[in-house]
Formats: sequence, C-alpha cells, structure tokens
Amino acid sequence: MYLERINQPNDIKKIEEKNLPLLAEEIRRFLIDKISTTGGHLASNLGVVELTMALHLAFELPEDKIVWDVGHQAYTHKLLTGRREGFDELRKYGGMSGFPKRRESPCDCFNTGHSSTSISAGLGLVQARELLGGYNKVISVIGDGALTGGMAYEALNNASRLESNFIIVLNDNNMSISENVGGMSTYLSELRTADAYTGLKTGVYNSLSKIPVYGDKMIEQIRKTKSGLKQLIIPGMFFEEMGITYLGPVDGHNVEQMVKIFHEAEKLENGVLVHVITKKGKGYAPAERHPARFHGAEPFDIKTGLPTNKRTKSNWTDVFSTVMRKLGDRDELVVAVTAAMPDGTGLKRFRNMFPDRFFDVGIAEEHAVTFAAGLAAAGLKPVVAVYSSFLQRAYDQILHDVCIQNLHVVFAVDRAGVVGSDGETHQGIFDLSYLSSIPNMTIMAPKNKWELSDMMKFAVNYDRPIALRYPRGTAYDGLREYRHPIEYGKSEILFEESDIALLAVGNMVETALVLRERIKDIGYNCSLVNARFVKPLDEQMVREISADHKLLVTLEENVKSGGFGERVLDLVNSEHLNTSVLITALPDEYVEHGNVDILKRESGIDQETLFKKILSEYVGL
Ligand SMILES: Cc1ncc(C[n+]2csc(CCOP(=O)(O)OP(=O)(O)O)c2C)c(N)n1
Ligand SMILES: CC(=O)[C@@H](O)[C@H](O)COP(=O)(O)O
Ligand SMILES: [Mg+2]
Repeated sequence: MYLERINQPNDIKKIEEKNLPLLAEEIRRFLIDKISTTGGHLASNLGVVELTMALHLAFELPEDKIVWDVGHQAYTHKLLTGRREGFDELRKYGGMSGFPKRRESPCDCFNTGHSSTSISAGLGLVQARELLGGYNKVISVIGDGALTGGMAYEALNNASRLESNFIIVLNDNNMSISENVGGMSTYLSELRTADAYTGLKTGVYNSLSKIPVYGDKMIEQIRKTKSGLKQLIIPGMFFEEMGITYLGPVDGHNVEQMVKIFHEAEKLENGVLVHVITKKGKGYAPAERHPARFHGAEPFDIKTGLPTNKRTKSNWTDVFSTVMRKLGDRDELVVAVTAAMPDGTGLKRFRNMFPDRFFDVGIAEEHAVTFAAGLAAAGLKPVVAVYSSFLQRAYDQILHDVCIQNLHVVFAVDRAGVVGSDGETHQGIFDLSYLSSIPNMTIMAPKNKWELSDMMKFAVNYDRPIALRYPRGTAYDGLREYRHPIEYGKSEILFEESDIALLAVGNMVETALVLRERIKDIGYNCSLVNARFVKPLDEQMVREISADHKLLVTLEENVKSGGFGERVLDLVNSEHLNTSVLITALPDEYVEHGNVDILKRESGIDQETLFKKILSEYVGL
C-alpha cells in the first residue's frame, strides 16, 4: 500500500517512480470508496490524480504555493498533504472541508469555492513574494470551465506585465459541470489537437535558425505575424500575445511528462501557462460516462453508480424546472439564462425544449445579469436562474444594469438559505440583504412548491426587476389548501389569532407551522403570516397585526443584518406601533459545512431553539 506511506507533505517523493502508477490507482480507489459513502466532488477529483501527484513531485510544499480554482478538485492534494483520515468526515459538521482551507493545513495557501479566482490570488501571492520574500513558486490551477469567468481574464491581463515566475496550470478536461461553452472552450479544443503542430513549430524553427543572420529575423517575423499560419505554428497564441508563455498541451495522466514541463516552467521569469489535458471522472466508468452527474455526487452504489438514497419527493429545483417548461410553452418571450449551471438550476429541460431561448453564458454571473438586462431592454422576459451565493458576484450588475433602468429581469435564486456540506462559500444566506438594499427590486419567497409555481408565473407577468428565492432540497408540500392568488406586496395570513404573531419568510413557514402548534399547546394564541414579499414589505399587514399581538416574531433563513426582520422592526419603531418584535435570523457569521439541520441548530434557527427564544421573549414582556 503506497497511499499508507503518505502521511505528510512531500512523502510522495519517497515513492519510487515505477510505483507511481500504483499510487495513482490506490488514490482513485480510495476516493471512489470514500465519496460513495460521504458524497462529494468525485469526477473532477478523479481527473486530477496524476496532475496533483506531478505538482507535489515537482514542487516543495508548503514553501511552494498551489492555489486551486474553485477548490472542488483538491482531494488528492489533501491526501498528499497528510489528510487521509479526514475523508471519513468529509464535508460533515466539524469534519474536513471539501475545499482548500488555510485553517486546515499550511499546504492550503488560499481558500476557494467560487470560480475563477485562482489567477488573481496567485498573482497577489507572487507580487507579495517579490516584496516580502519568504516563499518560492506560486502555481494557480484553473479548469477550462473556470477559465470562462471574467476574473480569470482580468488577472491574465494583469499578469502579462509580470517579470517574475508565476505558473498557471490550465486543467482542461473539456467540461465545466456540464459541457463547457463559449469561444475559449472552442479555442482550447483546437489547442488540444495542436500537439501535431508543436513538432511543426520546432521543425520550422530549427530549419530557420540554421540560416545565417536572416534565419533569426524570420523567426522573429513569424512570431510577430498575426496570421492563421502563426496560429498553427505557435499553439497558445492567445496567451503568448497576452505576454504569458504557453507550454503544452501535455498529457495530464502522464506524471513524468508533467514533472518535466513544470520544471521547464519554473525557469521562466514571467507568467507561464501549462496546458494540461485530463479526463473528468477518469478511472471510474460511470463518472467517465456521466461526468456531470458525478461532479457533485450524493452517496452512491459503487457497482451501479446509482444514488444510495432514492428521492421520493421533488425538490425546489424540480418544481422550478417544471414551471419554466410550462412558462416557456405559454410565452415565447420567456428566455432562460444560466451561468454554467443548467443541471443544478433545473434549466436543462427548458434547454431541451427551447434551445433557441436558452443561454448558458459560462461561469460568468456578472455577464449573465447584464446580458439579461440587454435581453429585457429589447422586450424579452429573461429568467436568470442562479444560486444565491454565486449571484453575490453580480451585485453591481443587478443595481447598475437592471434596477436603475427598472428592467424586467426575473431572478430565480436557488440554493437560498443554508445549503449544507459545501460550507461557508456556498451558503445562500445573504441574498435578502443584498437584494433588499437595491431600489426597484421586488423580492418574494414561496412557502411551498405550489407557491413557487404561482410566484414564477407572477414574476414573468410583472414588468420590473423581481427575484424569488428558494432553498436547496426537498420542496415543502404542506399547506396545499392555502393558495390565495399572489397580490403584489401582499402577505398571506394563514392563521389569525392574537398574542403572538409569527411572520415567516419562504421555507421558514414550514418551521413556523410547527412552532405555532407548540405555542398553542401551552395555551397561547398564535397567528401565522406567510410574508410572501420581503420587498416591498406588507406594511399594512404589520400595522394591523401590531394592534392585537403583543409580540411579532420574524423568521427567515438569511443573516439578520439587512434582512426581513430588520425591515419589520424599522417600521414598528418608526411608526411607534404598540408591539414588540423578536427577529430570528442567522447571526453575523459565516456558516461552515455540515448537515443542514445541525447547522441550523448551531445558528439558532432550528425549531427547538426558536421555540425557547419565543417563549422566553413573550413571558418577559
Ligand atoms: C462563481 C461560481 N459560479 C458557479 C460555480 C459552480 N461551479 C463549481 S465547479 C464548476 C465547473 C468548473 O469547471 P472546471 O473549472 O473546468 O473544473 P472541472 O470540474 O471540470 O475540473 C462550476 C460551474 C462556482 N463554484 N462559482
Ligand atoms: C463546487 C461547486 O460550486 C458546485 O459543484 C456546487 O458544489 C454544487 O452545489 P449543488 O450540489 O448544490 O448543486
Ligand atoms: Mg473542466
């Protein structure tokens, strides 16, 4: 067992070269075995086993710094830096994160989770090295999918002036989560087949260099010519012209070749991009066949590749997916936009039915929003389906391009609230705050799956910026009989009594329903309001309910700061309404990874904690 011999950084260097393929095999078996029980990002990790080994062989950790873009592919890196035991608790509460974490190991030099940050961060480390010294090589590893993100180009542009070594490894598996998209992806496909031309390049240069005096000039001339011929002769022209040396393409499953090229790369005194070709899911047939399905896998049966836990109920995304298909059918102006998440957001079915009205723009949330603003300005009804935490990136585009112009863009904000095992980078707990602060924005949150459907219909028929947010996981299918038509800015009163009023946002209505039963069981009266609209706030409802309730309790799965509760409190205070307000929301903290129920408990928004808080508040009045 070679893997057992790896207990700390650089132990891989003690393994004989001839045994490295066996180590790679063991790593793959280990990852498949562990992830089949814990779940996790399997396909991307299987693809970079040899690449990671080569990096660890060529460089010295932690003195050299590897920045992993997104970071979902860093499992082999974790193994090779002595974190084998951590895999039993991978992505569990208190256990090892699924992403690089500086607090976890000195070999994790930069935290990631969101895409396309690695070149910027790497360049920062390089410039700091020049000023402060203290460490050695800096290597940013970025995928072809992540290279569709705008930040990557901003960083490349910035790196072009660099006069010291900075290695960028482009891990090209021709896949994002789904098929990769766009011009860069096409360009990389051409480069992938360009190794034939690498020989041509060397041959032409060798022949020319033998011609006295003029040979060198001709080589220089070829270098400067912006012709198609040059594209053939010098692969990687795009990067070369940016001032970044291009090396490759190299077989990302050949450790020896990669180590050699990394050693070449580290000799250069500028930015250098090493183009590495890998296969997503390598070594596990179901993942090779279905890389998207095994990108982020739930626990699965290794033999069949099928999920261990069969889903019996639809999740929120399924409901959104179905309603989008119906809306697309009914209204030809409805178009759909995703930033590289057709599977995760449920837009795949819309794409299959209406390919001309579906736009996957790559991992480019900022662009997605402004692009949608353009679509809306021309009269279409764009629905931007996006995860709450990824939409954070597009704050200015929402404000500057959509809301100032009051354009009709619908934001379907998925994964809103606590998402679980991806952890702090992915929790969707800020959207109510960041969206609420933008004038002209309307924000809704459905209590159950029927309301999600009704709200989507309402949103596409509205004519200004509008967002609705819903969580990850199973869609609530209770309270079916409460399906009052959606009225702009109006909440839905589900139970009207006195004493305590629970004002709940979206999925918190389900929790509030149980809380209400418990409150009533101990003898108090309790009303329950489904807020429906976070913005505009249903002020009339707050005024009326304040009149006969001593305590208003707001419930939301969002940080308190800038959330729904603060809006209610602000109204109560500013109008001196005769009631008290208890805001229940997430604290001003990042929520780490783990099981959603545990995380909610730790954050104080689980049913039990809420019950105690409400009672103690009410009794104390
Ligand atoms: C800003 C942002 N948007 C979307 C995602 C979701 N996401 C995670 S990995 C990924 C695909 C990355 O593709 P690539 O960089 O090629 O890595 P691979 O999985 O192919 O190794 C996407 C879209 C994200 N992490 N960050
Ligand atoms: C790494 C990444 O950002 C995605 O793969 C994310 O983990 C997907 O999350 P869901 O599982 O909620 O679709
Ligand atoms: Mg990829």
